[in-house]
Amino acid sequence: MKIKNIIRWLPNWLVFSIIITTIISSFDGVVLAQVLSSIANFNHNSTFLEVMFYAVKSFSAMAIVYFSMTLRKMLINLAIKKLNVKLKSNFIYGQINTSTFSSDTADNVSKIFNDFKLVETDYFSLMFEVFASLLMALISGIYILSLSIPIGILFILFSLLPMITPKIFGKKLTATSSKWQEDSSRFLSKVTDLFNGANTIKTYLAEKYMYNDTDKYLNESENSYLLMNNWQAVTFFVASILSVVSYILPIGIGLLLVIQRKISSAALIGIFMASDRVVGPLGTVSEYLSKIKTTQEIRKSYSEHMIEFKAPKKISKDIKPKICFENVYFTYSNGKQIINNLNLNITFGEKILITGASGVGKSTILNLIQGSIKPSSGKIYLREKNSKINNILESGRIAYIRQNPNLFNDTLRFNLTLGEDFSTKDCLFVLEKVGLINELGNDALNRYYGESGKNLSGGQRQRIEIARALLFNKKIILIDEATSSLDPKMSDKINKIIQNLDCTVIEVAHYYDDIEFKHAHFTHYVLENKTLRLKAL
Ligand SMILES: Nc1ncnc2c1ncn2[C@@H]1O[C@H](COP(=O)(O)OP(=O)(O)OP(=O)(O)O)[C@@H](O)[C@H]1O
Repeated sequence: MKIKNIIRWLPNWLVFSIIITTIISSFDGVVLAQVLSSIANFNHNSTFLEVMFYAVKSFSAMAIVYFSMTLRKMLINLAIKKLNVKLKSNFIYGQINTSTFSSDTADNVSKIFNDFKLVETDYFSLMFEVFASLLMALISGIYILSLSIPIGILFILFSLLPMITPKIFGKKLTATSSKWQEDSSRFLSKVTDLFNGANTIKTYLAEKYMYNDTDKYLNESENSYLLMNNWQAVTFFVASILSVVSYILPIGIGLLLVIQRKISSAALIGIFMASDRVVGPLGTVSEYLSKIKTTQEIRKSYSEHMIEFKAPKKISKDIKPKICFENVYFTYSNGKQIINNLNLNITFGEKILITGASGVGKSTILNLIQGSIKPSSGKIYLREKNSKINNILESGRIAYIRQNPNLFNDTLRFNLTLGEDFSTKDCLFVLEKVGLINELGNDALNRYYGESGKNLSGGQRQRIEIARALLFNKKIILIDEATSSLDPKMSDKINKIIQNLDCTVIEVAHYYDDIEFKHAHFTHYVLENKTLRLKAL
């Protein structure tokens, strides 16, 4: 997430308006300095008209600056709103497209609300402020130097003086504050211990020793607090003195030049007023840049998870994809190796059963085919006539039926169609195919079955998933133990439906009936020793 990307997300008119209002707002210091320094130009010879003109001119200039500051703030609010919407929607879309189903939903949701707030306050907002501060320093600097180069430089240099205070006292302040934190947490743990052990203390009449000890910790903690506050007071005193020196000295030198008529008193006041609008904003820029840096990790991790929403392309009905594994190796980041050099072609229409011991990696193979995880090396792709599809996940060719399918809190029709335009006849046809019309009735389509389909049985939810895959005419269906919670009769029925589908089916099963799968013309592979071995049925 870089500045150029952020600007790309905003409409041109908004970026342009923010730049213009920021430029006008940056005249804040200059206008105020001009208004106050002009007072020195008045004397007993001045006329009523001149005073009126001064008042109207000053008011108008200040009003324009303040109006532009307000407008700028509102434009930035609008920009932040647009950036938030873009950032969060891209993140949500990216998560849906790239995460595996094992990803932690609660963690992702909390990211949207917490981490993104940090990106908003410590990145988006501060980027605008950095730009404004730099402009203000530049404009005020030019103004000061235009009044008098030597006095201007003198003021700018002297206003750096208070900045040395943190350099002198920084280490001392950090040390005293961490000593206080240490002592107070020791005291806190002592008190917690004391309260937890109240009964033991009373039983053994051990109050005296216990209280003495607690008192000791309390005093230590309060002494550290006192020391820290005193050092802060000393720092404040030194900073204040340096700050007085930083303007009294240049004013003194300036007054000498006024006496020698080398500079007017109005110009001196103007320089004095505007000088803090040069160094102050530069200090702010360095402070903000270090804050912005703290969001670097979050922004980097989100950039990896962000995908801009694009409407998917319609898939032609008569494609016949072939799945190709080419020298595929896969090892999880914790070192667990699942596949060691797999070469396999699955032609369109094949029905495959994969079995193997628990934890051997059957689901991992399905996830690799789906594209939700990528091989550590080698390639998995689809081949269709002369074209090769490397990004299987986004190709829309695959349906994945899981053991615990999730249903949306909407009608059965929505859960089948996911908002696509399918006819009632088509919906009822697929429901009939998976035996749900008998169980749920003809009017089931417009009914709600609760959050995640909680008012349906596990087997019914699985069959809705299968019906959806049929409705969408998916070319490859991955099934992960999906028929495991069906009774043998229903499981047999589903397998027969699957067998006659005009698509490739790859099913992973723990418990399987050899005869049933044989009848359904499945090719049986066993996953063991990190490879898929053909098993004769
Ligand atoms: N994200 C992950 N990170 C690290 N290891 C993982 C991850 N997901 C799965 N594993 C490990 O990889 C191995 C294979 O898991 P997988 O779920 O593919 O096995 P399986 O054969 O489908 O198991 P089962 O039959 O019990 O469902 C297991 O040892 C599992 O602990």
